[in-house]
Amino acid sequence: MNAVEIQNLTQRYGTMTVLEDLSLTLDEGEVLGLFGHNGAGKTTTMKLVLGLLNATEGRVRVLGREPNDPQVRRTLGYLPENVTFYAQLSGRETLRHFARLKGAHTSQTDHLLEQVGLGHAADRKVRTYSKGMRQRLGLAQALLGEPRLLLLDEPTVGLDPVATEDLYSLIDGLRQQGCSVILCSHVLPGVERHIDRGAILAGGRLQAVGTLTSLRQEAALPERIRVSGVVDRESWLQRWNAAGHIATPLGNDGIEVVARGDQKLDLLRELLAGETLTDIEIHQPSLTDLYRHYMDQASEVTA
Ligand SMILES: Nc1ncnc2c1ncn2[C@@H]1O[C@H](COP(=O)(O)OP(=O)(O)OP(=O)(O)O)[C@@H](O)[C@H]1O
Repeated sequence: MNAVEIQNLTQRYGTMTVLEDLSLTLDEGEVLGLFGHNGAGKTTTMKLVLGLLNATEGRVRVLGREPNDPQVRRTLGYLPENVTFYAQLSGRETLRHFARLKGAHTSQTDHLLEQVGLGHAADRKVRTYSKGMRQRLGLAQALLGEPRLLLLDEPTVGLDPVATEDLYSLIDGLRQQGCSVILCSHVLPGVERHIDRGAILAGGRLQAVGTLTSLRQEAALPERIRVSGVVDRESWLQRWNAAGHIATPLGNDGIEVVARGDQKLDLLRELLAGETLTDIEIHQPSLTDLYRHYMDQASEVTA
């Protein structure tokens, strides 16, 4: 069974179409990164999956049922983009309050506070929490009731680098336990290793969806080869630029050359045959490069 199944979904606010013919599935135990510009429709998609909005057209199924089915709701965890709490309650009181609302065991709360790194501040009032601490509390709230589907809207906002890594490790652990996750984020560097697939939305339309490998294949962006220890650098630069490659000097004795399509191995063979290099690095297109590519493609279509 799919954790989420979205079929031909269109969402309008009045006359404005904010999602158009969106189809997307999420397997059980899969982590999907949902990326897109401001206003692309990410939060709207999450709200439709959560049953907080009714689709104008199309169908959403969550764990085989309607999103607003009470049985489904109990198995969902949601971290909203702007998380707010009662400032006068402590972290522990806040979490117990949400546990009661969700019908989850209040005995879970101390463990969850420890898990998100708030054990030491459990009895402090939320008004004394930093932004990152509130975000962690929001995460603990989303994890109440051991959800089978977790929707995280900008979960790394306000988190320091260590807390961000902790969050990603937590997501890895949840995935291993079979929890499905949709993770919306504008912070692309670092997230790649923790998602199974990425979906890129622009202007309410799905531009691309797939594993990083399949997105790289589809986008066919060039790779960059960086080498050091090149003795005869000038002649390589001249030869390659004359042959139509983009080659530039790097540091004291290095070159960066852009390899398109199947040129990579030929360029490397050529170099290794003619030089005793001290280092080679190959840079594949990052998620940020792919995101930029699909955004450019979307703006060309709408221009
Ligand atoms: N209640 C609403 N009424 C009217 N328009 C809305 C409403 N909620 C969202 N929109 C519009 O729908 C579009 C998509 O909004 P959404 O919040 O889904 O985008 P997003 O991708 O999550 O953006 P961001 O990255 O800025 O959070 C935007 O143009 C937004 O202005």
